[in-house]
Amino acid sequence: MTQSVHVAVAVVVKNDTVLIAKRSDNQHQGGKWEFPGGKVENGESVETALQRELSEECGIELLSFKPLIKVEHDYGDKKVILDTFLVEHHSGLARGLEGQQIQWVSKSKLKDYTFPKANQVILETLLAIK
Ligand SMILES: Nc1nc2c([nH]c(=O)n2[C@H]2C[C@H](O)[C@@H](COP(=O)(O)OP(=O)(O)OP(=O)(O)O)O2)c(=O)[nH]1
Ligand SMILES: [Mg+2]
Repeated sequence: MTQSVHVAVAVVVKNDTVLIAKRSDNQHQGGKWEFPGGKVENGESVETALQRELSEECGIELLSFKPLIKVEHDYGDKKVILDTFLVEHHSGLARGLEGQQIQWVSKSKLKDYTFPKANQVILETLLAIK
């Protein structure tokens, strides 16, 4: 049995928009849009991983966040646990620091973007709040 990869994922909201980023073609689930985040390292808390990844990938600092949903998904070639947080306050101007495209998209437009399968539940949960 292969172990699941624990991933810290941030749904960063600003007014009615959400921050998304495009995965590069050579990554797992490449070419799809994602919520920024990445793997929790050994000995690291998920909260620390969340803050680190958002700083590394997008150059923003998270000022407040709360758990949104934890999703387990088996892609066949990889099993992931997406530990997803809702980020309502951040500082800094988001940029794609790893060369990735980023976009602020209104919630109603999220359906026009292709996300990895595991994101379906996250998207439904997000659209169900307020
Ligand atoms: N960040 C993120 N990862 C997602 C989402 N949906 C989804 O299935 N994943 C999967 C894809 C990957 O298998 C895994 C995240 O790994 P990653 O490649 O972003 O990890 P990382 O940032 O630490 O990258 P690296 O150091 O391996 O390059 O979770 C999502 O919305 N955001
Ligand atoms: Mg990542």
